[in-house]
Order: sequence, then structure tokens, then C-alpha cells
Amino acid sequence: MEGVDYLADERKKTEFDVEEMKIVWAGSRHTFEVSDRMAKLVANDPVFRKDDRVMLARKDLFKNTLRKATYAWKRINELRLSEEEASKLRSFVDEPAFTDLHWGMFVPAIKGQGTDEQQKKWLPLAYKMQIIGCYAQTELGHGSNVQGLETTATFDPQTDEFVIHSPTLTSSKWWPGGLGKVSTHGVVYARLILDGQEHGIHGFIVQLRSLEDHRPLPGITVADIGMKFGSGAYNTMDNGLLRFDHVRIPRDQMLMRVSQVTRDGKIVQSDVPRQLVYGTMVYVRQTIVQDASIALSRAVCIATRYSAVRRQFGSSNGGPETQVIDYKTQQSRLFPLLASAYAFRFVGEWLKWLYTDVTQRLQANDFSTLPEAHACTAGLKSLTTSVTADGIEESRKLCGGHGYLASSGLPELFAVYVPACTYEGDNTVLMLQVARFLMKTVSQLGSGKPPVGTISYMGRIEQLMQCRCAVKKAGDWLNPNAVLEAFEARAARMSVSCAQKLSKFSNPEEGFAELSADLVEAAVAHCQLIVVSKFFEKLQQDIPGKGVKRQLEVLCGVYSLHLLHKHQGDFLATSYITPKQASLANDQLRELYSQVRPNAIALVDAFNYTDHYLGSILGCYDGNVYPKLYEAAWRDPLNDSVIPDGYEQYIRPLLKQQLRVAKL
Ligand SMILES: CCCCCCCCCC/C=C\CCCC(=O)SCCNC(=O)CCNC(=O)[C@H](O)C(C)(C)COP(=O)(O)OP(=O)(O)OC[C@H]1O[C@@H](n2cnc3c(N)ncnc32)[C@H](O)[C@@H]1OP(=O)(O)O
Ligand SMILES: Cc1cc2nc3c(=O)[nH]c(=O)nc-3n(C[C@H](O)[C@H](O)[C@H](O)COP(=O)(O)OP(=O)(O)OC[C@H]3O[C@@H](n4cnc5c(N)ncnc54)[C@H](O)[C@@H]3O)c2cc1C
Repeated sequence: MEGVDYLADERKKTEFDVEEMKIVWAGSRHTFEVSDRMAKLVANDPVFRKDDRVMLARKDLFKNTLRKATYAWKRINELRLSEEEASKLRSFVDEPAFTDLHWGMFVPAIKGQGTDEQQKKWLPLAYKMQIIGCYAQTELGHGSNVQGLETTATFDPQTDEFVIHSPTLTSSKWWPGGLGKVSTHGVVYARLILDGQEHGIHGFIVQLRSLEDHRPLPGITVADIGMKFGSGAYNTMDNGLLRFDHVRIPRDQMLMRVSQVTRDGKIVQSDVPRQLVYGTMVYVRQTIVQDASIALSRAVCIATRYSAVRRQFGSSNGGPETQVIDYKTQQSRLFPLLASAYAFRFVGEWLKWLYTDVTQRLQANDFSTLPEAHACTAGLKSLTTSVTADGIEESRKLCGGHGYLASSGLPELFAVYVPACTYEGDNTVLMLQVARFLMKTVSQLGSGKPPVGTISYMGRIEQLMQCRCAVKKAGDWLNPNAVLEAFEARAARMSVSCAQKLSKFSNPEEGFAELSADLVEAAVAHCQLIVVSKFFEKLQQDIPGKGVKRQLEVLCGVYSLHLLHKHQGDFLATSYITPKQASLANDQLRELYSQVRPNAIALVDAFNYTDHYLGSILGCYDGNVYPKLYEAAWRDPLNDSVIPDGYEQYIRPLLKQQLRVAKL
């Protein structure tokens, strides 16, 4: 059976050039080649084996992660990998570790919020991993409300130092990844106090552990916060707690790009906005959007391949049963997720561009696009992680009973992914930020300042409030202008409706709180519009390869029309479409599913995932699922012996007791 491709017939049905689609998915030929090389490097190295992860107890699991992370760093240096290659390699190791926070947050925080001198001092140490850092913001009592953090940093002019202190139990830092057992340093967020006066939240570089023996420095209490959801999963990470008892650090360890504290204890604001203290979160939210397409595509790849292998019902005259992927219900659950994975890939690509653009502008003291960048990163992080977490769970259900096995890879993928809905900003809290941005935009309409970027459609508000959908037959829904106008009109009308209701409240904050559920819906509509419009923009690019663009057009149709179908209440309630037009959209959607069907396997092959990275028997490339499931069952430690441990102690006496009862 070895070497047989059970999905070969499926692959023969493909109507497009898969190799070219791989380049589109990766973003460029260069990125594809780097990813492919790094994925294979990891897959072929036994040190990076991960199939035993869910069986390991916490201490073994954690030590194993330390071993892998250290080995990865050794390979990165031996092979002299570039930053891009190293980051790819780490992502294919596919195990949350302290290095994620070191490279993903500690280094960016210093880069974004440190002065040139601070960067010169700290970054070389961090780049060589001579210090290991974490991002210590959240506390036991406050996460979302950053202004509510309680840790204090009080300037002592006598010694030219800050005194970092945890005044209450709820001020204990709680959650930072890498903090519990590994980090030697942290960027710690605390309330700045100068001469008895508070000056808001700022970041400070604080050494936590000795570089000699790794013991916590005097005044520091640090530990892991304990087991988290699922087996394996995020338990490879040492999320930590941290308390300070009047810990002293030199004045120059406050990150001073946004505000400086002078030798005599005065605060000087530079001309950059104070929101730049939140800059690391903007950066990470943008990377999380890119990661969403990866997590979702992994789940979809598993569910699609397995749906083509799995057969149930429909056999006549002893012929084969129906592949479950041929059931329209399966398609209507699976194909929108496949289309969403592609949609998130493209919006992630665009968001990376937006982030680079805003960073360059900030360097030139142009802060005008910062509010939009904040709204886009917050909103898209919220939208894509929510859909991805739900999509992984739906993929598990699409695999029936076998999806519940750890060897399907889906339970661990869900457990490791789902906190993305919470970390880096709770998804509801972030959508409320988008809503604030929308309400501000609506209130400024007509002020002479035309809305730009993702909000420019609001500049056509009068037209969008009045227009009616022109669709007459199902095929009209393939017209990008028809779809875009529908999403724009829905988003604009929902925002305006909220703004009108808000204007009736004498206290705007009270109104905002009262209407917050409606506001979140308006923000979701706006974010979905962004994703749809970026998909259409992608289709405007030159996309080579036989049939590739055509497939992407089909997926774009699936993405937008499934949203239109799912949220038809919004489109109907805002009176843009009629019930008949909603029904035509659904007819067109069904037709598009038929076009996806023959290409489904090739569309997931284009993700170019190795079997190692997928970590799923159900999703393996050759589709040889059943023998692999059978063999994996025998590898479970419970099957090491025929008679289980505990038989003598529990089962035997129980059976004997039943026997005695039966005899009576
Ligand atoms: C290549 C390598 C890739 C590796 C990737 C690494 C990824 C690693 C992943 C690892 C996994 C997990 C890591 C998780 C880490 C964390 O979770 S860190 C902690 C994150 N915490 C949060 O996100 C907290 C969420 N809360 C907030 O962001 C804010 O407090 C909130 C947005 C809710 C604002 O609260 P308010 O009190 O209302 O706001 P103010 O502070 O008063 O500010 C109001 C004005 O500021 C604007 N604003 C807010 N945030 C930002 C921002 N980030 N950027 C720009 N502007 C911002 C806001 O719009 C207001 O503006 P206005 O006054 O209206 O004009
Ligand atoms: C796995 C993981 C890793 C993490 N890593 C880090 C890290 O490295 N560093 C770090 O500093 N932090 C980290 N965090 C913490 C994380 O950033 C916070 O948990 C997150 O920001 C949410 O804050 P919270 O826990 O205070 O939630 P809460 O704000 O308490 O949320 C509880 C509920 O209240 C709702 N809610 C809160 N405020 C509002 C509001 N204004 N309006 C309406 N509803 C509201 C929320 O929607 C939610 O339903 C991590 C968390 C997790 C789970």
C-alpha cells in the first residue's frame, strides 16, 4: 500500500495550475521557496517530531519545548539563516514557545518604543539571545483596560532610578508568555509617577532573573500560572505571574521614544502621539491576521482531504458509496471556510502593506493614518480570529467521529488557536474600537474632511443610503460592482443607524454602552467589507498560471455570497436587497460550490503543507487514512499492555463483586 496516492483521482480533476497557485498563496516565488525549504528542513529532522506531544505530562512537555527551541536556535546559527528563514523555521516547528514572545513582542517593543540609544544597547543582546524577553502588560485584575493597570513606576530623583512595585494582589502581572520560567528580562508596563503625580502607562525594561544562575532577582516573585485548555496545545508555553517589591531600575530603562523623563524628574512629551505606547499591539495584531489564514487553511486542508476519502451511504448495485464531499451540506459548510482561508491570506498581505506604510509615515512624523491602522488591525484581528477558531471547530465536525481523535490534529489545533480570540485584545473589545472609529467618521461627514482609505466609501454616504440592488438574475451576483455596492451599502447604513440612535442620548458614553451590541454588528459589517474589497483588489492583479485567476474568482464569489447569505438579515433590514435578490444570491452560491468541487483537493494542495506540519492522519497527502488510524491506535501508551494497569486493583474486585451478587 506504501506510495499509493488515494487522492490521485481527485487530483486528476484539477482545472488549474497548482504550482502557480502555490506562488499566489505564498505571496511571491521567493517566499514560496523559503517556506518550502524551511518546512522540509523541519519535517525531515527527527528532533522536531511532535506526534507524541499530547501524551506528555506538563513538565516533560515544557522541557521538550525548551529542547526544540534551543535546537532550532542552534540550526539557525549553524545554517546562517536570514531573519526571514529563521522566522519561517520557527513557525514550522509549530510549538508555542518563549521565543514567540521574545522575537514577536519583546524585540518589537524595544524597536518601536525605544530611543536610538536604547535600541543600540538592548537589541544586540536580544538578537544574540544573550537576554530573553517577554511582554509583561496584563495583570490579574486588568487586561483589556490598559489604563487600569496598577503596577507603579515611581521616579526617585535621589538615585536617578524608577522603583517598580506591585501595590495589590490584582496588580500582579498575569499571563505574559515566556515569563513563568524562561525570560531574563521583560518590557513591563506600569503607571508612571513623578513627584506624586500620575502620567499614564509606559513601558520599562526590567531584568527579572540572574544571568548567572537564572534565580529571580531580589524583590521579584515569578512563577508559571498553571495548566491551560487542552492537552499539549498552549501548555508548551510558560505563561507567568510576576510581582515586584520595590525593584529599582536605572532611569534610562524606561522606553523613551514617546515620552522622556529628565534627570530632574520632569516629563517631556515628544511629538509622537501617546498611543504609540500601544504600537507593539498594532504590530502583533497585524501578524495575527496573517497567521489566521494559516491556521484556518490547515484545518480546511485536513477536512477537505478527509471529506474526499470518507464515504457514507448512496451505494447502489455494490458500487462505491458517496464521498461525503459530494453532499451539498458538506460543501456549504466546508467551501466557505476554504474561501475564507484565501480571503484572509489576501487581506493579511494587504494589512502587512498598510502596517509598513504607517510605520514609514510615523518615521517621517506623519501620524495621519494611525487611527485607521489601529481600526484595521484591531477589527481584522477580531474578525479573522473569530472565524478561524469557529472554522477549526467546524472542520472537526466535518470529519465526523474521527475528527475528535487527537491524531486528526484538529483538537490540538483548536486548543492552541482559540486563545487568539482573547490575547492581543479581546475580540469584542477590539470591535468596539472599530465602532468608535466608525462613529467618529460618521460624525465628521460633511465637515470638509473627506474620509480616506478603507473608510472612503463613507464619502459617498448619500448615494449609499439611497441606492437599491440592481440584481435581476442569479448570475448578476458575479458582478464585483454589485457585490461591493451591497457590502458598502450595508456597512454604511448600519453605521448611520447606530449614529442616529446615539445622537438621541444626552451622554454619548452612556449611549455607546447601551448600543454596544449594535455597534459591534456595524463594525463586523465594515470589516467584512474590507476583506471582500481586498479580495476583489487581488483579482485585479496580474495572476499568471492556467486557470488560477478563474479559481480565485470562484472563491471570491463563494466568500462574498456566503457572507451575504449568512447575514441576509442585515442586507434585508437595511433595505438594500429584496428577499428575491437574497434568494438569487443563494442560488448563485450553490452553483459556485459545484465549480469548487473538482478543484477542492488541488486548492488545499496549493497550501503546500508537509504531513509533518499538518500533523493529521485525516489530512495526510496520500489520503491513506484507515491503515494509519489503525496503526496509531496501537501506538497509544494504553495499548502497551493487554491488561491495563489498575486491573487487579479496580476491575477484578468489581467483577468478583458482581459475580457474588449474581450467585446470590
Ligand atoms: C514575524 C514573527 C511573528 C511572530 C508573531 C508573534 C505573535 C506572538 C503571538 C503570541 C501569542 C500571544 C501573545 C499575546 C500577547 C498579549 O496578549 S499582550 C496584551 C495585549 N493586550 C491588549 O490587547 C489589551 C487590549 N486593550 C487595548 O488595546 C486598549 O486599552 C483599548 C484599545 C481597549 C483602549 O482602551 P481605552 O481606555 O478606551 O483607550 P485609551 O487608552 O484611553 O486610548 C484611546 C485612544 O487611543 C486610540 N488607540 C487605542 N489603542 C490604540 C493603538 N493600539 N494604536 C493607536 N491608537 C490606539 C483609540 O482609538 C482612542 O483614540 P481617540 O481618542 O478616539 O482618537
Ligand atoms: C494564551 C494567552 C496568552 C497571553 N499572553 C500575554 C502576554 O504575553 N502578555 C500580556 O501582557 N498579556 C497576555 N495575555 C493576556 C491577554 O492579552 C488578555 O487576556 C486579553 O487582553 C483580554 O483581557 P482580559 O483577560 O482582561 O479580559 P476581560 O477584559 O476581563 O474580558 C472578560 C469579558 O468582558 C468583556 N469586556 C471587557 N471589557 C469590555 C467592554 N469595555 N465592553 C464590553 N465588553 C467588555 C470581554 O468581551 C470578555 O467577554 C495572554 C492571554 C492568553 C489567553
